[in-house]
Amino acid sequence: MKSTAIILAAGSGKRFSSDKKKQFVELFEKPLLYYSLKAFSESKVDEIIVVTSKDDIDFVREDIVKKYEFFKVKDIVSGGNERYDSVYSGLKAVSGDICLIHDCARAMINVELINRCIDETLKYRAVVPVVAPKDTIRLRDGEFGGETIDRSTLCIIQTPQCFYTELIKSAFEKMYKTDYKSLGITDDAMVVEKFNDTKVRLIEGDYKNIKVTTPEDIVIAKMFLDAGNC
Ligand SMILES: Nc1ccn([C@@H]2O[C@H](COP(=O)(O)OP(=O)(O)OP(=O)(O)O)[C@@H](O)[C@H]2O)c(=O)n1
Ligand SMILES: C[C@](O)(CO)[C@H](O)COP(=O)(O)O
Repeated sequence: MKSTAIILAAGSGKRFSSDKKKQFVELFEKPLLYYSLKAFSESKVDEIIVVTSKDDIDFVREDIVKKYEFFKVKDIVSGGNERYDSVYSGLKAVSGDICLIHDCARAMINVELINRCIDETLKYRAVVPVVAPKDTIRLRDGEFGGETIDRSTLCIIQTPQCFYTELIKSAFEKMYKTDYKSLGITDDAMVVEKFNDTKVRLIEGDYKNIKVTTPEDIVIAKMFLDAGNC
């Protein structure tokens, strides 16, 4: 079974609000995107597709992929306005039987989790890594707190999200034939559930696999990367 990873790096990083795009911000003199490419290159994934903004394709090719010799990268394609548009753009370039979709913002991804995602996808066809929330969580109603939710019923969703390619491709094709913009799609599991009526298997994720989203996350990312156990 051939596997293809789509690494998403076409976001605008609004919540990160830095001069440099979040995916290219440097940690230990290497861009954030480098770390996901390194982990996937060292995993059993067969090939990698990078999705980035049209204007950044040359930079990614010359200054990251060629410079660091990420030979598994088969294509660099341009993304879209929303995360799901970027995923769809990447899916068109996928040739593997299994497809892993990963946010490059999750730079602390490790090889063990990537390989386990592939193994579990062979069994369950659709897999996402999750961790349990550590805080008390409430619904809110404007400025007032509503009900506190039983956190044992909740989980925090990570990437890579992994699927049989035919499953995720056909789900996205169906989605684009609907009024998808009103659906509030924030991840790929939602797409296969809604448009292929598939149950997604939840597997154990990794608390270190955080999504660098706001500026303070970069401090945490540096600590994990420095500790060298990602
Ligand atoms: N149109 C988009 C939006 C997001 N992403 C990617 O999807 C991942 C998860 O998105 P997030 O962390 O929310 O990044 P941004 O969309 O860049 O951040 P923000 O929402 O704060 O603008 C990131 O690796 C980002 O580069 C993408 O490829 N294309
Ligand atoms: C896909 C995701 O990483 C799951 O937690 C997340 O939803 C992506 O971030 P966004 O802020 O929703 O774009």
